[in-house]
Amino acid sequence: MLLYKHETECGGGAFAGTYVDCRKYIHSTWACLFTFCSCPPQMSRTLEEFDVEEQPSSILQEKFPNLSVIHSAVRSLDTKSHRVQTADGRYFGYNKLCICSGGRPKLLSQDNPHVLGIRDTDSAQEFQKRLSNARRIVVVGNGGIALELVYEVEGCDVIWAVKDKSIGNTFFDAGAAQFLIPSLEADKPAAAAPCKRLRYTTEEHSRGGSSASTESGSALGPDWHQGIILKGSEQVTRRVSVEYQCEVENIFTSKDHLTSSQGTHRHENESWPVYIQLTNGKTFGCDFIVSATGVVPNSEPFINGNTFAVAEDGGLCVDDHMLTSEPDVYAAGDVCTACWEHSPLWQQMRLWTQARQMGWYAGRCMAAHASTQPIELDFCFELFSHVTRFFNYKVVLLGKFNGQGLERDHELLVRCTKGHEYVKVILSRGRMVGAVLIGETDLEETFENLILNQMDLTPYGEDLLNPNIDIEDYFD
Ligand SMILES: Cc1cc2nc3c(=O)[nH]c(=O)nc-3n(C[C@H](O)[C@H](O)[C@H](O)COP(=O)(O)OP(=O)(O)OC[C@H]3O[C@@H](n4cnc5c(N)ncnc54)[C@H](O)[C@@H]3O)c2cc1C
Ligand SMILES: NC(=O)C1=CN([C@@H]2O[C@H](COP(=O)(O)OP(=O)(O)OC[C@H]3O[C@@H](n4cnc5c(N)ncnc54)[C@H](OP(=O)(O)O)[C@@H]3O)[C@@H](O)[C@H]2O)C=CC1
Repeated sequence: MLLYKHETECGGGAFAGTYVDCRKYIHSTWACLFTFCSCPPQMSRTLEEFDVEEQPSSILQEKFPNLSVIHSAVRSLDTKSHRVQTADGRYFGYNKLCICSGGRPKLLSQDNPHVLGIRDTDSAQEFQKRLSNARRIVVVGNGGIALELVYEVEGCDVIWAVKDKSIGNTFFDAGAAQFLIPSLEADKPAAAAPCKRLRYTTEEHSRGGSSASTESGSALGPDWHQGIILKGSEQVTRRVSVEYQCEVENIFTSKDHLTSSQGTHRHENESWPVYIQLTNGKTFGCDFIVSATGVVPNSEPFINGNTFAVAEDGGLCVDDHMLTSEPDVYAAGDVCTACWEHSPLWQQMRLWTQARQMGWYAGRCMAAHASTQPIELDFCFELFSHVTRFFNYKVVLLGKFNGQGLERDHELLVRCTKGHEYVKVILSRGRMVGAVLIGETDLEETFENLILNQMDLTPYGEDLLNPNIDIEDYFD
């Protein structure tokens, strides 16, 4: 049985797959409890290209006669009696339960109407609406959403406030950031690069009051901005200025709070709906602020009244069988925190990739436990892999791509051709433990193998990234 908040074409998230149209999609492995896609051959062991097809939930139920879809949010869970209560007052008993309620934006301010987060279709539409009348916005945060927004938004000034010395700290080091920065200053290519990944479409939700409009839907995913016009009110192309190494000191809604010395921007004498004061001493007026500052797991309705082990980040702790600390309750995707001892080459990131892998593996674990079969941790948790696109470049991240958690003795090899590709390899004791591949490098499969087989690469030295050596042939 699938308990799902919104009345939409298909279910949501890690558990049920997501809203998708028919497109080629490059991602790490695809599988979920209810697979409604055809799966062509894998690009490599952990990277896969596949088609996903949107289907109404009725078709899903026809295909899986044992499945009932309930369109109502879960309000509470009683793990002792093995029952959930939904928003429409009904109770459902379970033998085994998997919580896949995702996350919500961790906003700078919960109640300031000038601070927006982007998570689902509704919030993206609200952003688009506000943007269409905006002359200047401030984007706070240095991760996935900020990277996508600052590149895509046109027709208004964008001030991008980042905590770090370089852009995109959740995905890149300073070298990769340096490679990408010129793309922010250049015009966008006239035709966007062909979209090889999925895009989300949803039907209007909420029939019959089972879900209030304030509740969030499934998280948007790759290419969510394709097909949405992200244009402000001005006749300008992209105009981004980055404020490095600063956080938000204060947000004002009235210009009266400003002292004359704080106004540093060219529109300082203008009146703006909201002002943001940064810790670097600068204050900017703007139409609204985008808080692209991460996610908080949606665990509350499930925690109340139970004794779940909850991780520091608010996620439900799961073991290597996706089991929470409550009997028969599993969790997968953004709502959970992987509390097992990780492979040295894997880390959790709240990504669609991992939500899907966890959903699929949780389903297998539930089935195995129900039939008392043993089950081993899935291979996909051996190696972190993520394929995405930033600033119109294909980006592949493998293993400890940013040297996460490594001793100081690790080495970096970098090959960079301006405007073309950026390749970084992380070696620890001569073994490859991570890589960042930006551009059409064609190296992902070879590097993935080298990371997985932990071959000693010391004899090859810097030739590993020698552009005159066909590395693929070399290690064949
Ligand atoms: C703008 C944006 C762009 C992104 N781009 C990428 C990308 O390019 N690549 C990538 O890998 N990841 C991307 N992500 C992250 C990715 O979308 C999430 O990690 C992933 O969707 C998480 O899946 P999930 O199933 O755990 O949660 P969700 O997709 O959030 O699904 C959770 C579902 O549970 C429902 N729910 C919540 N509470 C309840 C309740 N009490 N009762 C019933 N139902 C409930 C929600 O309505 C929702 O449908 C992006 C995220 C955002 C916001
Ligand atoms: N293409 C892709 O793969 C994409 C993936 N996503 C995913 O969607 C989810 C939401 O994206 P997003 O919101 O960008 O989250 P991310 O976790 O990617 O990034 C959040 C950023 O905000 C910073 N931050 C956190 N708190 C503050 C604060 N108070 N002030 C200033 N900066 C702060 C974080 O810094 P620090 O790390 O130092 O805390 C980090 O740089 C993430 O799970 C992300 O991975 C989103 C878009 C695209």
